[in-house]
Amino acid sequence: MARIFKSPASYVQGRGVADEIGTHAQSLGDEALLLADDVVLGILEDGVLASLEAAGLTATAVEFNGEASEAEVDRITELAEERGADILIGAGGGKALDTAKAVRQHLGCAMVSMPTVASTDAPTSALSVIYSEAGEFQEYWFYDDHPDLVLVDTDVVADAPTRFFRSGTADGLATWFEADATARSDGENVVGGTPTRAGHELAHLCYETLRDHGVAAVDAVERDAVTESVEAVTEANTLLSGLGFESGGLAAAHSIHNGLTQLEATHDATHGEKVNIGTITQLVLEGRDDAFIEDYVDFSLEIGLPVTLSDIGLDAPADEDLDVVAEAACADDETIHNQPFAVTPPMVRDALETADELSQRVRESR
Ligand SMILES: NC(=O)c1ccc[n+]([C@@H]2O[C@H](COP(=O)([O-])OP(=O)(O)OC[C@H]3O[C@@H](n4cnc5c(N)ncnc54)[C@H](O)[C@@H]3O)[C@@H](O)[C@H]2O)c1
Ligand SMILES: [Zn+2]
Repeated sequence: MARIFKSPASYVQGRGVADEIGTHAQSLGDEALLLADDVVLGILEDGVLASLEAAGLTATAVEFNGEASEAEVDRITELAEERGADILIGAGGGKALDTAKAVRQHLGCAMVSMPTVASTDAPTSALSVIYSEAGEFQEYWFYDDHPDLVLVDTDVVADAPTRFFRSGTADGLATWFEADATARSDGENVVGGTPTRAGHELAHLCYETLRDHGVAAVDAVERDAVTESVEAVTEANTLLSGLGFESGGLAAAHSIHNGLTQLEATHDATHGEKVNIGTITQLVLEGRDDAFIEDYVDFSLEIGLPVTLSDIGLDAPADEDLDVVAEAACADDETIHNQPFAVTPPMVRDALETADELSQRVRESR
């Protein structure tokens, strides 16, 4: 299998860049459509439309209904066709961006991805996670094309609730362990090849950046402040984690996340929060030494991330519930099979139980 690395064409990050979008998107088309929910439109609609118009583009907005569902994709596609849009700008969290990517695929036009929270590594990827209108995970849709431009305004990211920023850090921390497992097993990455050195090293840089800057960056975002650490972590959560997971590969942590979504009780936990339980469980599965896992749990607690099952809504889960998670995590098409050893549902269930007990002990000993 060939080594493959893919990425968006350009990435722009900094304070106030939302209001400079016209400069960066000018060459992409003439008729821009901004897709965002009511909260996000309230934050940036005026500035973004004014900047696009100042750059000579026609620009309008449409309100996103909040779910990345097929019905919502069809509704926006129809509307975008009526308006003759040739640049689709998705702004918001992972769901708004995933919807914009799907609409763009139907239209075959240019796309700008504008995350307004550093909550996931969705902004740079060429895939959407599609849900039912009721919010249940349905499937992944993969595309040939990445966003043409990813634009992140760090003022906006720092103003958003800190929980999003913490969650993105968890999504980013997982990236290295999963990319490394994929490399060790000579497994397949998310763009249909084996990992390049670039994909692997970007995942590693993501981890190092989050370990070096994560705690002070969260401190800053608690006060809505933008510091160099906030810039570093925003880039890690968004660009490094995005390129690292797609071109480096996913493994157990995200499969365990997908398994956890099977249980209704976890639905209030964010993507990144569930991923963190997946990461600790992956470390247990891999048989990492005690000090290593304890250090990871300790760092998670410093950032303010969940480490136990009850932290993500699973108080004393029944054995059958953990079996459901473990079975789903080990489905044939899951990335858990990128681990460099065969993984079975009983192994995942026992690792989940152990990770929970270990994390409780670390928390109590602090
Ligand atoms: N496609 C991919 O590669 C990929 C990767 C990771 C996660 N995902 C998907 O991303 C989704 C999760 O994304 P999420 O955690 O960002 O949540 P989300 O998209 O479900 O919600 C984000 C929320 O934040 C609000 N918001 C956005 N910007 C804000 C701001 N500046 N201030 C205040 N509120 C703001 C929005 O109104 C919305 O309610 C899941 O569907 C997951 O499957 C996709
Ligand atoms: Zn993720």
